[in-house]
Amino acid sequence: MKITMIGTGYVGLVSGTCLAEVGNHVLCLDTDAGKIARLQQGEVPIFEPGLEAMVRRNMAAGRLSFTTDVKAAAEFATMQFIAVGTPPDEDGSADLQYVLAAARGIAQHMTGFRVIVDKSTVPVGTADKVQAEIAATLQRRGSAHPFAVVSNPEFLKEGAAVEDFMRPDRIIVGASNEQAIALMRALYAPFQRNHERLVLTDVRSAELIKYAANAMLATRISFMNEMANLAERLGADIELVRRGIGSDPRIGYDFLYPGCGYGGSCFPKDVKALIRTAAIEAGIEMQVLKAVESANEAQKHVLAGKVRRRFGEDLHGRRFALWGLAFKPNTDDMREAPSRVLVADLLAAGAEIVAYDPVAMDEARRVLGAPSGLQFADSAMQAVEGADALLIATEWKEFRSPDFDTLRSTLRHPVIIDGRNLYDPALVRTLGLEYFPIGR
Ligand SMILES: NC(=O)c1ccc[n+]([C@@H]2O[C@H](COP(=O)([O-])OP(=O)(O)OC[C@H]3O[C@@H](n4cnc5c(N)ncnc54)[C@H](O)[C@@H]3O)[C@@H](O)[C@H]2O)c1
Ligand SMILES: O=c1ccn([C@@H]2O[C@H](COP(=O)(O)OP(=O)(O)O[C@H]3O[C@H](CO)[C@@H](O)[C@H](O)[C@H]3O)[C@@H](O)[C@H]2O)c(=O)[nH]1
Repeated sequence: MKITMIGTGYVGLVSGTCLAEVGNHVLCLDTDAGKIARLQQGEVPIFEPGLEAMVRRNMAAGRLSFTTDVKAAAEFATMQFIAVGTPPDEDGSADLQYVLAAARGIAQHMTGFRVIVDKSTVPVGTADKVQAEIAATLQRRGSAHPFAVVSNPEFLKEGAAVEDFMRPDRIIVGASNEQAIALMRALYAPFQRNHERLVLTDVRSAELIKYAANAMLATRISFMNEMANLAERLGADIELVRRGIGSDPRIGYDFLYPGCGYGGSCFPKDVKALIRTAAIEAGIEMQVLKAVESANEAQKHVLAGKVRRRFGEDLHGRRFALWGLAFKPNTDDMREAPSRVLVADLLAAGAEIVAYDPVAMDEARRVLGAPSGLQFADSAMQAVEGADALLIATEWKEFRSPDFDTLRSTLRHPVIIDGRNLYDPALVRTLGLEYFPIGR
């Protein structure tokens, strides 16, 4: 099949490339000319395991190409996917300007029947807005091409995006038009050979499924973070509590890891947007989600609190090594990363920070700028040299088994403050280090 993918960010580029991988011909459109120029050279602007090789392979096979030409993209295919950003508006609701601009672009140039598939995360009712935008644009053009709008939210995780897209748990398709449903079934057939994974719903339910999934996952994390803070005060060990409750299949082990707060481009913005949609569209106060959000805001300050308890309120003259800047491992994404709050807290208290991240340092320099007091190291051990203590904000694999003897002898104080619970407290303490994890 032929597919146009509008937006070449994490979702658009991964989805477009994976759809090309199974034999489709995919044209990716983006308004960012610099990004498209790099992609046309086979250069992938984001760090995502396995993606660059797949992009190059499919470009070489002639199945994947990139353009900034809206007309060419609208003419290219019946299936028009929208995968542009839906960042928070000033009031926290999802900003739909990019989605509606993409819809307008399709409508201005479409030459026949089109299925407009929304892959961006959008509030309930957005498909109706897309429908209205296209109808109005067609009317201005004086043309009457038929079209259908489908909701097909995406559930991939950054750092595992290719794997998630190629092996989805479920494929949500919200649609009512029979021709569109048949095309969606055909398109996703290669991703569900042994199991039926396509869940067909009405459009509004599909739109809400995406927010409900992210809100549920964010709730689990805030719940565990709160439980961890309690365990710490009561002398219990949250890791044992986690295993103890995870063994109940109704709870399960996944996504129960306490830490220094959830970040990324999705949970913070989607929880906020759902709270806003509920209030504005339905007059409902989402009390649980409001608590999830405020618990997470507080959790992002937990590491700085531990630093202050150990080293005092005034951190002038102190230097801290920080391992991990990205909001999670295997990505260079710094959006809403807990490390940003930690860096701001420590710099405000007068400390110096020497940070190291295996892949996110360029992105960190871009988003953090060069505030005085923040430096970057070339390696994890270099960051530790001359530091008063080691702080950990991201659970990269390379941080999991450090040489604790070297750490103890290099740090000015043998202190590790760990926001991701990477180590066995008994072992680390036996080796002569003070260890402050989350909830144990
Ligand atoms: N990042 C994730 O892990 C993830 C996962 C599932 C769903 N989502 C959702 O998918 C959507 C996209 O997220 P993302 O992380 O890929 O965003 P992103 O910011 O990485 O990429 C969006 C891209 O769209 C482009 N764009 C904006 N307006 C355009 C237009 N009119 N025409 C063509 N291109 C345009 C931008 O230049 C950018 O390259 C969001 O709604 C997000 O919530 C994201
Ligand atoms: O047990 C856990 C699991 C995750 N996190 C944190 O939660 C955040 C989000 O992690 P993750 O969900 O792995 O990454 P995302 O790429 O943001 O993916 C989420 O957001 C995407 C965008 O909507 C969805 O598609 C995915 O299904 C959903 O998992 C990160 O800061 C993690 O450190 C925890 O603190 N504890």
